[in-house]
Amino acid sequence: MSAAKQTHKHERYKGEYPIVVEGLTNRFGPITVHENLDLKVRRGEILGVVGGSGSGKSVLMRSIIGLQRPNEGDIRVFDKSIIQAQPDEEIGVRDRWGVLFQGGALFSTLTVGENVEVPLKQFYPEIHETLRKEIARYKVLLSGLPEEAVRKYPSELSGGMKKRAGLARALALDPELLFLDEPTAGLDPIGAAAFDRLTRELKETLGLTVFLITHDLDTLHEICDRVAVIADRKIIAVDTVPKLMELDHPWIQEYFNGPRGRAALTAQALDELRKHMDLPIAQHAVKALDKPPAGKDKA
Ligand SMILES: Nc1ncnc2c1ncn2[C@@H]1O[C@H](COP(=O)(O)OP(=O)(O)OP(=O)(O)O)[C@@H](O)[C@H]1O
Repeated sequence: MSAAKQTHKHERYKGEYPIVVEGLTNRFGPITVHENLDLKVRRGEILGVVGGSGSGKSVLMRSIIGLQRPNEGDIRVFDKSIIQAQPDEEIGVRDRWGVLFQGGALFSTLTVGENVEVPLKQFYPEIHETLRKEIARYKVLLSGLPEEAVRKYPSELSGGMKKRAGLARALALDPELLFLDEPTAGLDPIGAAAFDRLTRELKETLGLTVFLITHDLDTLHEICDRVAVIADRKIIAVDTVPKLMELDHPWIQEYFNGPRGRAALTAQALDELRKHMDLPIAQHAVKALDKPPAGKDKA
């Protein structure tokens, strides 16, 4: 490894916005998915990204990580333009993010440990095999999997374990940015809540900035610092959930204040109140709220 590359590895981004998207337009034939879309992601936040099905959440993520070349606009990650860089050009940012794609995208013929080794081999071919395996093992444990998962194949894992294995691979290179595309989709509520907690803990202990695409209202309420809403081919609002709920855009109202939104809010209120059960008022409120609401639309 060159000295320059080595120095770069230890320099973390200190600016305010590690991701800046300006005037982004993406078209597929006659369909315009994004038009003049702007977004700034703050360093150290978990930014939730929501929008209707087909509104362009995944295309936005793919644009930011350089997998989708937009028709117009600029995207800067760590102040470096992703658009102007050639796909295979070394611009020194591709090893500073980790991505958990929808469904995990693990290599089925490799064990979990070997999956985690893939990016290490790609970006640090000089690392000795013993150390590489040790780093992979550590990332698997960091993702909340048991030791024996290292030697298992993806087909031997439950849905939740696969997500964690995908997360371990996303963390392989000690990234500063973590992209998660629907991480809790397909998990039961307990598994989803555990994955949310893990995301929050990792963000805090590793100082990550997290770009999180989700439909999961519990995730939005529980762990997102801010939420960006895609509608009408743009980001129409970026704010905390309570502030978004005050906006009168029809999609936002339907999403956050509809039955599923209210159920998620009640669940969050209950979690908070249960931390204060020594207070009679909390006991009283929990009793009142802890009834299944009539006609609750189960998320
Ligand atoms: N490579 C492609 N070629 C043609 N159309 C595409 C391509 N990728 C995405 N699209 C279209 O762009 C639109 C946005 O897709 P995208 O996957 O970003 O939506 P999404 O908001 O992530 O949806 P979902 O919540 O259903 O996952 C869709 O209409 C999709 O069909």
